[in-house]
Amino acid sequence: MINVGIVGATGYVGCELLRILLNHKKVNVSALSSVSFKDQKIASVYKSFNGITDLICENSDDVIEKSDVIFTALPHGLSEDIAYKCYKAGKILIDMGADFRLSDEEEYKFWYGKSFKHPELHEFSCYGLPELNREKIKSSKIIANPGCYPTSIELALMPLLKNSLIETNDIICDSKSGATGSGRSLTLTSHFVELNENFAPYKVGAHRHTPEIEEILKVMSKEKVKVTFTPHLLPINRGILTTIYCTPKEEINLEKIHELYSSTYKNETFVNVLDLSETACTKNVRYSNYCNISLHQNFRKDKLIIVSAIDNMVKGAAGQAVQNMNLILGFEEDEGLNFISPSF
Ligand SMILES: NC(=O)C1=CN([C@@H]2O[C@H](COP(=O)(O)OP(=O)(O)OC[C@H]3O[C@@H](n4cnc5c(N)ncnc54)[C@H](OP(=O)(O)O)[C@@H]3O)[C@@H](O)[C@H]2O)C=CC1
Ligand SMILES: CC(=O)N[C@@H](CCC(=O)OP(=O)(O)O)C(=O)O
Repeated sequence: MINVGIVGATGYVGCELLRILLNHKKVNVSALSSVSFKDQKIASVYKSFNGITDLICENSDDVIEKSDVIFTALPHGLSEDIAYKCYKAGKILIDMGADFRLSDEEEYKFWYGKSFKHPELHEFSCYGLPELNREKIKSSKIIANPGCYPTSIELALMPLLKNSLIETNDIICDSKSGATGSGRSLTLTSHFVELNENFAPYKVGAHRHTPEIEEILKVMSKEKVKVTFTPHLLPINRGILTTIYCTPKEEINLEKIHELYSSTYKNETFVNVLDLSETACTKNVRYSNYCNISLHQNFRKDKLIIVSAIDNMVKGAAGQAVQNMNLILGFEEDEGLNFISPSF
């Protein structure tokens, strides 16, 4: 049995990872860590684990020592030192934050205000989007799990960009997220009275997921890609819905585009290309690792409109991380991830 541990188990992503990993048949959750809740049972932090696990929050070094695979679910900038210790000990590190997502240190400094602490580790870390990097992930020891918004955008655009079918200088990505996306810490914007019955964009024109999205879209298209990305906060717990507007290089035949998406994703367990009569929505992917994609065009037939939906906590975070772990360990890719979204 492979031992796995979570550093930062008391946050929303850590908690969701624990929920998934406790149901995984081929791994044993060996240790969890927290600073604020050290020495306390995780079941006293999240009561849903009562009667299911007696695991106690330890420190991060305990997690590294007791685990073969370590997940870091920490604020940005705290995972590199842990990655270094894991690397030295020959262990696998899957980081849920942004520490290893950008390859360009100048971009990282600009958006995250920090330099790389261990630049040598960045040389061989791998961006963990299985549908793009499956083979590289299998042989990697440091995984940068993608951001939630980037996952919804990258999967929605991959078939078009890989086949050079759209203009790449002005792609508009309009995303909406549930409130778990901002983590467990209390903030004014996640306060019930501020969030409930409200809907608003934030960080308009300058969200730090923009460089991650542009870097990965460039890998897909092999040319510079410019996106205008605007996130919005929805008064729901889970889910991301992204609507993308792009300009085809040639006249569109939506049926042909649908065939392209269907063939690109035909062997992908976790990407569903919906029929042309359907529209993706958050409800049908909640609690699941699926990304649903629907394809549309405007009435003038000069714009393509792609809609994608994921659960930010699952395909946008913990589920994708477990998918990456499964690939590295040679398990079935969907092991422990066969959740069907509740219909109501
Ligand atoms: N929420 C989401 O939808 C997604 C989040 N992510 C990323 O995953 C990571 C975790 O996010 P999320 O769970 O939402 O965040 P939370 O704020 O809910 O949790 C943060 C975790 O980090 C720990 N922590 C905070 N400060 C420190 C510190 N100085 N030293 C050690 N541990 C610390 C907290 O533990 P404690 O206070 O108990 O010590 C807690 O376990 C972030 O990088 C986030 O950007 C990625 C994709 C989606
Ligand atoms: C609703 C909300 O606040 N969402 C978060 C994104 C959460 C996330 O994915 O964090 P990463 O940066 O690790 O990817 C935000 O906009 O910063």
